[in-house]
Amino acid sequence: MTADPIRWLWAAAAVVLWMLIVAVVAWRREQSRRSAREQAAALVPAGDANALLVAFASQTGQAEELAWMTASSLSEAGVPARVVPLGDLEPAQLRAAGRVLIIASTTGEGDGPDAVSWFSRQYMTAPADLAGLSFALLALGDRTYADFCGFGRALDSWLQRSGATPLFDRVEVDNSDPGAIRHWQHQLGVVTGHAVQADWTPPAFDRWRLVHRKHLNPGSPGGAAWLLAFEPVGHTPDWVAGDIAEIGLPGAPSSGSREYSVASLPSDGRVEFIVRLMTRPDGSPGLASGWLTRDLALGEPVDMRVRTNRSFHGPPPETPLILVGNGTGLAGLRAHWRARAGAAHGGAWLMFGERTSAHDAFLDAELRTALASGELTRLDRAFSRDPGDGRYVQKLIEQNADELAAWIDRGAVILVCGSLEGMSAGVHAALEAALGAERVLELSETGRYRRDVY
Ligand SMILES: Cc1cc2nc3c(=O)[nH]c(=O)nc-3n(C[C@H](O)[C@H](O)[C@H](O)COP(=O)(O)O)c2cc1C
Repeated sequence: MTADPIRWLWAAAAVVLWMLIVAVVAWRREQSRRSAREQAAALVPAGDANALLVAFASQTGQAEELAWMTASSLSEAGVPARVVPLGDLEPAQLRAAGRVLIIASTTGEGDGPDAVSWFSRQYMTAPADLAGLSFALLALGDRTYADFCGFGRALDSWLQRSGATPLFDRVEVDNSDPGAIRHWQHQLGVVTGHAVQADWTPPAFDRWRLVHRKHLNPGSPGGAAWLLAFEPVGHTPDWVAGDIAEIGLPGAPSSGSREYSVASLPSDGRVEFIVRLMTRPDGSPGLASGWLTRDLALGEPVDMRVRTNRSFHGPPPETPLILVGNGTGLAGLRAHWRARAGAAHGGAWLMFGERTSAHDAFLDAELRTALASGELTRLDRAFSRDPGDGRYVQKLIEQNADELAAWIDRGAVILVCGSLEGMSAGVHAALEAALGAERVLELSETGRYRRDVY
């Protein structure tokens, strides 16, 4: 035999092997999709119109897979859900559902998947009537494309222009980023009131140890809030203001993790965040907050990682920055003003709300120092339970509407951090009153109004 037939044989074998690998990968993917589908189908009575609607728009199957995973973990958490292709729905059906979770990918050059092309052309060219609909949106994309999450963003804008209200800010997933997907699970847990525990993408944790814990509000009428600091053990992590710490709960890996906004910078050499001790209806402490604020001893190791949270990163220092928050939300804002220390910057205005000035002026000395040094250029605080004050943080926006509009005209970016219930809707309404709903929508679309609310 000459060398040529042997080479041909090798080549043919390689092609067969490659085809086998492709077939196995496709088969395994279909299997996992099918098992998620079967799992959900087993949990959701077919056609249950009261079940929470999960709609997807998918080109190559990832959005669909995540829709089934979303539905099955909601069902496991006691919230029945049904999965429907977005392209099979009409606006009237969306409105009738009252609440919808949408998982949508982008394909082509910022386009929607083929299965929604009719939906886009038929309905999305003008606002529909979606008043009363609340929605959550998980947008899949890839930052290597020029129009990142183009379809998800267009869908978000159309839903809001049609009068629908977001349950929380759009979660954007860059190239299947597990951190962003876990953030989606976390937010679902917040809005449904049921922890969405199923571990779709377990994080790879690093080792840290608790080095400091300070009670921020002794005597407060509200729950005790603590500032915690952790030092890395044997690694040098990097992050930027706006990023999130995920901390593994003690016990088996299945016990889950919690997310906290990082309040410090890598130059501090430690991750700091603020935790409020939660109390369950029977008076016992919350699982994670009880452990972090009471049981975890100084020096003890924990599993933690810092993950990027692009949707809450800040603008360059020359851009004026308006920071708005309440309670433990101060943590998510703190790294942003501290990142401006020692630099000439475009201004940083903090508006913060809590209960009483006597007990809840979180980090009071530090805020005064930041103001004196120019890290912060303006500080306004509202204390809702102080006699003679009684304001929530959104009142500060209302009372300073003209100045706020002037900052926005100078190109300011607004970052809001704190509670989803109450604060975030109140701040949103106050911004709309001060700037106009269209302007607020435009700020949100152009990344100049960002929220990290929980
Ligand atoms: C041909 C093609 C074009 C894409 N175009 C974009 C794009 O313009 N913007 C973007 O953010 N992602 C783009 N993506 C990335 C997809 O949105 C991403 O891979 C997503 O996870 C796919 O989800 P799906 O399987 O549900 O369609 C593109 C992917 C492919 C294969």
